[in-house]
Amino acid sequence: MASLLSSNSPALSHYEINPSSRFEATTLEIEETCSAPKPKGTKGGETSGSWNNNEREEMGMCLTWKDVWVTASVGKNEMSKSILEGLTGYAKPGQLLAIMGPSGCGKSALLDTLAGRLGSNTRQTGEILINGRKQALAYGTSAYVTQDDTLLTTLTVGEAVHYSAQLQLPDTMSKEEKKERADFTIREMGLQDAINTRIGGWGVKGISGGQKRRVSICIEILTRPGLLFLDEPTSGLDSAASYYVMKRIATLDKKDDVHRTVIASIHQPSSEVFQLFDNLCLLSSGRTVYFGPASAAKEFFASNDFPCPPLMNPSDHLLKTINKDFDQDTELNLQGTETIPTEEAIRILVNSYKSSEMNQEVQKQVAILTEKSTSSTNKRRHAGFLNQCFALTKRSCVNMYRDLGYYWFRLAIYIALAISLATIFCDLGSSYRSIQERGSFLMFVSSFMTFMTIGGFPSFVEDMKSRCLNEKD
Ligand SMILES: Nc1ncnc2c1ncn2[C@@H]1O[C@H](COP(=O)(O)OP(=O)(O)OP(=O)(O)O)[C@@H](O)[C@H]1O
Repeated sequence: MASLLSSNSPALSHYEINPSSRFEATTLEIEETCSAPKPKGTKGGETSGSWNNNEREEMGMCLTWKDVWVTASVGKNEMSKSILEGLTGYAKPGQLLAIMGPSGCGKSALLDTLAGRLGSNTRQTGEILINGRKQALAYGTSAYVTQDDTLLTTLTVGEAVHYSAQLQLPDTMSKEEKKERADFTIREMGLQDAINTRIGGWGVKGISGGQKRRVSICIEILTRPGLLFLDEPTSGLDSAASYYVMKRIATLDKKDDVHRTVIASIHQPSSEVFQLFDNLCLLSSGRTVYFGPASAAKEFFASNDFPCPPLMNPSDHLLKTINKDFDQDTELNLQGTETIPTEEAIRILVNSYKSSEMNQEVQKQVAILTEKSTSSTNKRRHAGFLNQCFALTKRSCVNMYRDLGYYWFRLAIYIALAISLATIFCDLGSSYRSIQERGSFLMFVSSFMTFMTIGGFPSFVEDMKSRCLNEKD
């Protein structure tokens, strides 16, 4: 993987920005941000809520991608399906890049590509650089919040985050510091009122879907990764919660004097959430419709005769303009009178972006940033083997103890079985025949106990699922 970094706003003559001055400013900014950013001020006491020196050094990850194509083999004949088509862009430290587009346009695929998590049936070409280098994302330097929440349903919010802190944070941090970091992160995500509520799942009502989303985010930001990928972080959240969660994500780094790069795919941001985005990557069928400052997207559409109606949420307008899934029902208003099919609107916008100065500026930025390679990202330490074993065993015991089916139901079965066997095999005597009966008894008990261990399988699968997701990160 590689990274790239650029200014937040490519020059655009039709946005009345002076290309040369903007470009100069950007070049200077690159030098500042591509190297490890210096904290503006040092905070006393490296507590759980703030950053330690190692973490600060690793902050400032610039991610760049150039001409990225992704295809997948599908069906029995392994037909090649194009998912991403020649995407170029960048994400820079201290900024939030939003990836938007209609459902199925390739938002998750782009995130997976950038995070190096593409499936085995896919083929990727193009260049992805981190801080100007082709390098793998080291442990702890990046985090990925997936669309699905993989959480242990029996744990409370506090326990889930605390166990995760014990597993992920290095042994150099004391238990208290880890706990403090976990509590701080829980408060950051506004979950303090739900800290003692069970997560819940099938059959057991626990926290809401939106709260689960926030717990997943909490767990991923515990290590303070320099690069944060979020796939639909606001799904299931109401508009106010979406705003607060996104605001906290967008301002996490600003609060702590560190520069975190955040890339989030998002479906339907409110106008307030939209204003939090620094840059916007708008996709349609795997092609770039727009890449640039979020604040200039509306003007880009207006300059192509797709003006946003007054009082309409800009993100709604952008998505409505390029959503062709319901093309037979929807037609776009062109200059108030004519209508054109959405496919044609997308073609106009894609071509307009390709030939725009904005696109040229993005290409230039990528070229400049690619040249400026800085130190490779260092792997962070997680908890040691023994501490991990201890935390996992404790967590597993809590999980089993609280799982009615896993622990208590099986205990009841064992007691009932013991009583039945005791009545059947009592007074065996000491004859030759009793030896055989004792053998049958032992065989029955051992095979029954072995068979019953299958009850632990669902819990094992749950653990494995979350482990696999973390390892992909
Ligand atoms: N590994 C894969 N194999 C085959 N097809 C894939 C693979 N990954 C993605 N696709 C296809 O690529 C397209 C884009 O998928 P992706 O999940 O990126 O969409 P999305 O924009 O994130 O959608 P949504 O917003 O609904 O989550 C879809 O048609 C999907 O079926």
